[in-house]
Amino acid sequence: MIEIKDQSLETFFDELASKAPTPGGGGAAAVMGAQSAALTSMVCNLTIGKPKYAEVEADMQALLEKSEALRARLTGMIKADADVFNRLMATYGLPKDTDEQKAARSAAIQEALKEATEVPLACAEACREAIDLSRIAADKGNLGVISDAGVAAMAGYGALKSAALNVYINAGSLKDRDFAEAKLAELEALLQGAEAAAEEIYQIVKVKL
Ligand SMILES: Nc1nc(=O)c2c([nH]1)NC[C@@H]1CN(c3ccc(C(=O)N[C@@H](CCC(=O)O)C(=O)O)cc3)C=[N+]21
Repeated sequence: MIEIKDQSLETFFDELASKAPTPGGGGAAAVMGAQSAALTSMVCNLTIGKPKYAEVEADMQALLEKSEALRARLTGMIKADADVFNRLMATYGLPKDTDEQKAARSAAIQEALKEATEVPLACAEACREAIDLSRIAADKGNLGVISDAGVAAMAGYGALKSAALNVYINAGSLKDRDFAEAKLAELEALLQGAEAAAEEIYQIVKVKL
């Protein structure tokens, strides 16, 4: 089977729209985040090597390295999310005829829910980084493509909030409340200041247009 990341966009959207459990909102968040990182890379690639931007050359090189590593991380999360969510769906299908089976099924669901919480949380962390990287592109990038730095910020913010919703929905079903609360606290730290950062980057870009 072709990995999601290697499918055409049309196939991906068809499957996203379908009743199939994956790809779902978790994978869509990772795609949005990867787009953010890719757009930051694009601004770097269109700034590096231009005499007019020689002053920011080293900064753009360093940024490109980070945004490309981040893009790879987020691209990997598209499949990672499908994998954990498929595993979660499979646990709901486990037999529940006997008390023993019920206990085993519940334990398997809870274990899968933890993973289905951790993957979008890792995605949220990467998305927060994507927003922060887009700011450097907005500050220093080629003015001819500066709007793309703003799109990177908006995609990163949409991705972050989307990943957060996937954390919330799964954490809400966790019986291990200590685990859930710890993950939710990590998420809140990532969300802290993100909206203001995204809006600031939007304004940084807008005044340059
Ligand atoms: N890390 C993570 N990633 C997600 O993508 C994610 C998530 N967590 N948490 C919950 C939401 C919700 N979501 C669903 C998508 C499709 C069905 C779906 O198609 N259900 C079919 C069942 C299909 C089947 O059993 O094969 C149905 O109910 O009829 C259900 C749920 C994904 N989410």
